Amino acid sequence: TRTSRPQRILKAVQRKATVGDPQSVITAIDHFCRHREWAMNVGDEKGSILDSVVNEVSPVTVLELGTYCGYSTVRIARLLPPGACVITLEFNPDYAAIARQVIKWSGLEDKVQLVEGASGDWIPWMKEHFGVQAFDLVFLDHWKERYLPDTKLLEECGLIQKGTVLLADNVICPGTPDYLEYVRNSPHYNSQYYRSHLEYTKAEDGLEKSVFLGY
Ligand SMILES: Cn1ncc2cc([C@H](O)c3cccc(CNC(=O)c4cc(-c5ccc(F)cc5)cc(O)c4O)c3)ccc21
Ligand SMILES: [Mg+2]
Repeated sequence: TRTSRPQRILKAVQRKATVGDPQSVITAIDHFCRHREWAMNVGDEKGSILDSVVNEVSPVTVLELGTYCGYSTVRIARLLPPGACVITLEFNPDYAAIARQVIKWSGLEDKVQLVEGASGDWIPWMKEHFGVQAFDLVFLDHWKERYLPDTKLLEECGLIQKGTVLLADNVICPGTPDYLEYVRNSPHYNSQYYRSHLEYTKAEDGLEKSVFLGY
């Protein structure tokens, strides 16, 4: 097909959503992905759990690993107070280009820093380049085999401190067994599973919330 799926998602946003209205952007993407074409956004059901965790943590600095089309970026950014921001890492330039336009359409560009690059390359530079001390919330939604190595890298770089919350998507489907085993068995994390469904389907999936307890 001529256009890519992310391009068709952006078109659905531009046709159905109101500029400056993040909720209409979220609704437009969910409607398109439920009724036209499935896509790997966190979706409305798991998205509501994401919302409740963001509201509970009321983070000042958020790290999102895996932007894709910016759906969860918009979900997170719309709940942030002035002065708070989400840094989101996307290595795929085509996804990044679409996400920038989705985020702009929602009017949240001032709360979002989209960085084009791979998590493993950028995490060591977060302190120096963005002046981040530590993240209050990390949303993991990139390659599932990168969840564990990137969590360890965040720890090594001192970007996770007492109280930092890790929220991981897809811990059942596609699944992140090594990550789950680590956060559930580590004495340094208090972990909790939020049972839900794979976006726009009846298949089981869920989010794992892990609070760092300090060393
Ligand atoms: C290193 N680095 N740093 C930044 C960064 C960013 C990316 C990209 O954003 C990217 C590209 C491709 C895949 C992903 C991971 N997402 C998934 O694979 C996924 C799958 C499914 C699913 C479930 C059932 C199916 F049947 C098919 C797909 C449901 C979901 O919610 C997903 O998140 C993320 C990649 C590596 C990156
Ligand atoms: Mg996901």
